[in-house]
Amino acid sequence: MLQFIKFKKLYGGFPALKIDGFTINSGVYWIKGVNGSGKSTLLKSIAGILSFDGDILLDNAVSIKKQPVAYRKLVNFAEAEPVFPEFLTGKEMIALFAQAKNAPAGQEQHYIDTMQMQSYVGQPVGTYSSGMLKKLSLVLAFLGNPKLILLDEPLITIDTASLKILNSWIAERHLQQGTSFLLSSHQTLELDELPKAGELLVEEQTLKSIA
Ligand SMILES: Nc1ncnc2c1ncn2[C@@H]1O[C@H](COP(=O)(O)OP(=O)(O)OP(=O)(O)O)[C@@H](O)[C@H]1O
Repeated sequence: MLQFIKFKKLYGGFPALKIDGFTINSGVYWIKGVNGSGKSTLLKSIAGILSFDGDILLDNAVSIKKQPVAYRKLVNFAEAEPVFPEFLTGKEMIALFAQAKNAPAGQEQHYIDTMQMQSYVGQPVGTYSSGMLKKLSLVLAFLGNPKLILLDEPLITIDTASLKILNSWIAERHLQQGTSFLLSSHQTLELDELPKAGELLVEEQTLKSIA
């Protein structure tokens, strides 16, 4: 599903991550690693937010470097600590993302309803608590028909009930549409609730599969 070709990310001269020929098959994965190991660097690079040396291919065909627009339509990302323009409402953010990602009309309603965001989604984002912001970022990550959804620390700031709802979204999208997921988390994920979740480890500046 995702292929790294001579991938290397340096911050200034500091080598943060080096992945020389590694393929992640389609599925749901939990990315593990200690603080500073490179989990966010990995996810932001795959999302196309950070520049890096080498290339990343989706489904052996779509290159982040050679087909950046097509690639970005197929890969959605929710940041660990999302920041949005404070004057826009949640609804306006959703409309922007839905248009950019060619989302089917009304797709967002299921997510707004199940996450119980109806009462505040019309309010400016500047009035949101951190948990409300996090939920909005999760809804945005599910818009369109991405092949891959990247969720950086999806569990921080959301309550237990919301976590169960997120797990159900992941299971639903993976089982119904074959969407793959890469999730990073410091907390233990309830892997039993996720379909066939695998584990990847970021260690010693590279990415490894955990059997
Ligand atoms: N903008 C930056 N400039 C310089 N170095 C950076 C930058 N961002 C990250 N790093 C370095 O890259 C390495 C990986 O950082 P990254 O944030 O990807 O780790 P992480 O595994 O997500 O950490 P955490 O679990 O603490 O969130 C660290 O050594 C960090 O100091």
